[in-house]
Amino acid sequence: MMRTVKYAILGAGTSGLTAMGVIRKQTDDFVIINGGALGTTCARVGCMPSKAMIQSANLYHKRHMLSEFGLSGAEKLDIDTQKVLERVRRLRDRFTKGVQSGSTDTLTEDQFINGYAKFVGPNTLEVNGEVIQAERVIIATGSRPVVPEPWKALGDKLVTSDEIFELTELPKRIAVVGLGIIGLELGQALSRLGVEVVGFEMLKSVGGLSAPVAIDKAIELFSKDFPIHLGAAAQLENTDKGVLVKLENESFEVDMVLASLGRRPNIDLLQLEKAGVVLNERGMPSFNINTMQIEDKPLFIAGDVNTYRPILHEASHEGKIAVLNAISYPQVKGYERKTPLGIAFTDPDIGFFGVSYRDLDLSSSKVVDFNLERNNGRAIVMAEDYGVICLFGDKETRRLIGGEIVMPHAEHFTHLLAWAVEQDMTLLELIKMPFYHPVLEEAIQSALYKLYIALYSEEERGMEAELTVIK
Ligand SMILES: Cc1cc2nc3c(=O)[nH]c(=O)nc-3n(C[C@H](O)[C@H](O)[C@H](O)COP(=O)(O)OP(=O)(O)OC[C@H]3O[C@@H](n4cnc5c(N)ncnc54)[C@H](O)[C@@H]3O)c2cc1C
Ligand SMILES: NC(=O)c1ccc[n+]([C@@H]2O[C@H](COP(=O)([O-])OP(=O)(O)OC[C@H]3O[C@@H](n4cnc5c(N)ncnc54)[C@H](O)[C@@H]3O)[C@@H](O)[C@H]2O)c1
Repeated sequence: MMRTVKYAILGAGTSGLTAMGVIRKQTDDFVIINGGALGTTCARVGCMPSKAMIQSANLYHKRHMLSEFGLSGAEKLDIDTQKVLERVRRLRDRFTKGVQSGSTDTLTEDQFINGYAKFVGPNTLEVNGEVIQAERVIIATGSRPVVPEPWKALGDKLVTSDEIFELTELPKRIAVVGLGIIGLELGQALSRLGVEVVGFEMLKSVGGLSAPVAIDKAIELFSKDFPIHLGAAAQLENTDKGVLVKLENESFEVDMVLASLGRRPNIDLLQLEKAGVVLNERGMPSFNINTMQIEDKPLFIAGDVNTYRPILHEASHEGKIAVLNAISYPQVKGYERKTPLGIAFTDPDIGFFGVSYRDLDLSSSKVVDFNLERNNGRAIVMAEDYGVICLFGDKETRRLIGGEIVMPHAEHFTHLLAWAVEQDMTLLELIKMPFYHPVLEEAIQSALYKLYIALYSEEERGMEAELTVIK
């Protein structure tokens, strides 16, 4: 028996649910198909449990600075990591229930199918043996952690972000292999929760940073939490006692490995070629980042599965673009993308906005950096005067175009700066903004001022230029 629907959404994660929320206001003629657990990657095994773990870890870590403030007794503070992990799961359950109760829980049996969908022909899907003919399909199947095949033999001595929040007890020693955002966030949190952590990253950078000054500062600061080995891919060997992590000339014995090597899109099992789609050598279809449309087909691809910007607010934004175009198909509109914005919830935070250093055209841009050490009154008072702000400006337009920041509370400043880029603000406009005293924003002000000096000639600057005359 074949079912026919107008819309099929593959994946009930952030992107798919965003799309479904729009479709169901218009019609009942849709189906959403989700393989695996419900509740979204973000709430279940991603953003939210990781932030809950980080919160406990950082609170406990603060004990090391209390004596600086005249507070004694911190050495008596203890941590019950089992309770920490219970709280992580309690919050996770709360968030996933919240997601489900407003979405998949409210669907009829016809509208929701639990299973992994694949294409068996153009506009034709198969799930759990059922064939569904769908006029328009939104692919929002997310991504999964990369685990090299041989590493799977390590069994429960190897975890990814999918399993780590399920642990009821933390290991004594853990190797974190891959120090992108996940490895850095979780490696630091585990270390602060009392686990002996050793980190490995095959690049000469961490946390996805590309500005040399920011990379150096990040390595300097994060190495205070745990040893970091850069520049070589780690190899693993199963032993009776645990796992041996091997570099060329060194090896490290640990009880467990956190594989944070990146995520691969859940596209390989979809058999997209059967829908008539041409796949490139990486198995990816060609799609338009402003319409989310695959080729000129009634197929739209949104969220982590397209690998373009694998973060939550972009998954949601792409879900909106995809659904509007799925509805209006064959007419589709191109929608503006947001200014890039990324944050790693480490201590200090890492923030990215606008163009990254690796994509910067150095011949048409100016790059400045501002070091936080002893340079911002409020940061000194808070004993948080560490980090660096790297800003990039366009020589011709004198606009702020991007930056990479490593500093406490950068999650907030990165937003402000991303908004300034989104508004096409020039450095002159930016330095005219009000800045309170004493606040950490004054460090941003200092960095902006440096970029202003770099972009404007001496004749163009001066007190009068920095004020606005009433017309
Ligand atoms: C540890 C971690 C921390 C993170 N922290 C942050 C953060 O702090 N901030 C941030 O912005 N982002 C963060 N992210 C990224 C964020 O979680 C993702 O960008 C976002 O969840 C992607 O949403 P999505 O809808 O694309 O995919 P998902 O939410 O993964 O949804 C995809 C769904 O499709 C299902 N599926 C897969 N294949 C099929 C199929 N064939 N048929 C049907 N269904 C299928 C999957 O099982 C899943 O349920 C984090 C990710 C991780 C792993
Ligand atoms: N705060 C946030 O917004 C947040 C937090 C976590 C995850 N995420 C999202 O999840 C995505 C995936 O994160 P991720 O950290 O897993 O991926 P990633 O691609 O950012 O980092 C993986 C790192 O592993 C390294 N690596 C790969 N193989 C290795 C090996 N054998 N030995 C040593 N190093 C190796 C890579 O060089 C890379 O730096 C991110 O791109 C991000 O979009 C976001």
